[in-house]
Amino acid sequence: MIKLLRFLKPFAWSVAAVLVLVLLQSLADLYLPTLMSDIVDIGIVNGDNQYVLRIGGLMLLFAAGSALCMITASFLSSRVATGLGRNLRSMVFSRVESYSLHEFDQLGTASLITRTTNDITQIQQVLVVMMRMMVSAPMMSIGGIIMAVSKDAVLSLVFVVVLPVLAGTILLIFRKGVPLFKAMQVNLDKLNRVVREGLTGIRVVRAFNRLDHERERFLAANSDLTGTAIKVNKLMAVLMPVMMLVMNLSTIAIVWFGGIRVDHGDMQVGDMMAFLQYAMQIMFSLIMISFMFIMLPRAEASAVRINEVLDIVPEIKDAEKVKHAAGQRGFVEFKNVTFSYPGAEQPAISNISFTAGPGEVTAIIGGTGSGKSTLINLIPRFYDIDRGSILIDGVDVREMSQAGLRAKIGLVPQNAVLFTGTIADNIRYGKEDAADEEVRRAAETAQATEFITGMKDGFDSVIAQGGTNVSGGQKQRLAIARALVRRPEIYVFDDALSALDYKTDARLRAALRKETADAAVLIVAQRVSTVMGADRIIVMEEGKIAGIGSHRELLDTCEVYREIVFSQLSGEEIA
Ligand SMILES: Nc1ncnc2c1ncn2[C@@H]1O[C@H](COP(=O)(O)OP(=O)(O)OP(=O)(O)O)[C@@H](O)[C@H]1O
Repeated sequence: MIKLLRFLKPFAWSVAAVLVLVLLQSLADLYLPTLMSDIVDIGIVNGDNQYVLRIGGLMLLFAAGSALCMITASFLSSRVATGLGRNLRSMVFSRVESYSLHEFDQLGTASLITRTTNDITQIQQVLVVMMRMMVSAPMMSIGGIIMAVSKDAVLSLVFVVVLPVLAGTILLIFRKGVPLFKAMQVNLDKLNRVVREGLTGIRVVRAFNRLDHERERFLAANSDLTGTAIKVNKLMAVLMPVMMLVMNLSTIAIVWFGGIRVDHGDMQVGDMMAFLQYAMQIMFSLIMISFMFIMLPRAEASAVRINEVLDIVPEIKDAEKVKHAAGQRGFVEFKNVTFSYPGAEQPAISNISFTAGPGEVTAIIGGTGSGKSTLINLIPRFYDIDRGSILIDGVDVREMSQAGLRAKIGLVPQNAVLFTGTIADNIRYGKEDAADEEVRRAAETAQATEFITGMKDGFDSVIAQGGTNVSGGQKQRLAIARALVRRPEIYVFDDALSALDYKTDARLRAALRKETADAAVLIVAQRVSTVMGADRIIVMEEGKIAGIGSHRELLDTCEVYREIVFSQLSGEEIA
């Protein structure tokens, strides 16, 4: 939590103002009982109405001042906390954006969402209370004790019994509460994960009649969270009555012993009344401290989770001195590249070497899990390789800026992801300032115009969240148009034509040839018909290159390729 407070720097003046205002409010509140005791002991006892009115007026003035300080402090503290929440959210968001895919997997999407929303709200809430209590609670309790002792030192002995009881209760609750609050955040993460999976996978859940299973998973996660929340609330339920009991018993003790002292003439009635008020102020501030202790562990648990996100230093960073490719365009070279996923025993790909140039189509084919997507994902530097080097236009990708590198690439991922917005918005995602004509041309090449114009609002038709209102093949074509519109140097299609029928696939590849005359095209595919016409085909097997060459060459030299071809094509098609 302390670590997060460094982000309060931009609000230093407001925080200082809150602390000063709370200090003034506490001083005014501490002075009020003394004024009241003066009214009783001097004004009422001597029948001096003038004095009662004068001091009464003074009391009103102090009370009004105290209220004004409180309102302003509340306003400022809320503004600071909300501002800090806003800043933290954007810091967490931009840090997560800079994560490599490995770091993303490390924390998980559900947890990252809870951390960005719920955890930061916890911090926000506790900050509002903390800013006001930090000064007022110690001030009121210590100041209250001093004032009470100054009224009657002997009667203050009551505190020797009361305060340790209160402090003990608070400590006990603190020790029991901390683990529970931590558990609650973890339970919340789990619940979010289950809800997210259940909702995003709703089609699969229904198709496999797994609604009951999902419901059970949800109920289990929900009751875990409820169970912990009930335990926490039980603890809180004990706290309040115990505090009230101690307070009421103290009031009885003060009135009892104070009455005896007044009877013996050792104390004045007004002083006893003031003493009683000070005792209340002390105990109330202790209750406030205990509330702070209750909120702190919860905020602490949240702070740890937020710091975890902020402390992860992305593995993939730009080099201090970035290099720019001079003169070349559309060259990709893999030199003895070996890469293993973090924690994996075997490399996902090893010793991969090939070169692709502008105007050439390089196809990558191979069995599932043979490393095709892994190879492709290394080009935009989603992961850093273990050995070897990947050169784009003659420069190692690790020496380029990530933004510069990715600006050269038009990626169409395996699962086409669309964003909420219109079709035109989604295509423009590839190039923000693309003119209408460019958008239309990209859609034309991607063979998407027909279905787009068939829609009610054409290019302005709205894509639902997650692209659920378009078919798989339409989604893929929009993802292709998005890559085409930026006219990159390197096109990377990761199994991106799989949802298209043979005819559309062929038409699209023919249209692509014209558009990509000065760019390198890398296509991962499962279908031989998609790769046959490529200038170069790379055959992958268990992370290694089993063969490389044209369709004809590979038919003669590569057994793995022959197997794939014979499993898919008839004799005539092969020739
Ligand atoms: N994020 C990841 N973390 C750990 N291992 C991974 C990860 N992604 C893939 N792998 C592993 O790396 C190997 C290669 O996977 P890859 O996705 O590159 O295969 P692929 O040839 O593209 O398969 P497919 O055709 O089924 O998409 C597989 O053994 C897979 O289990």
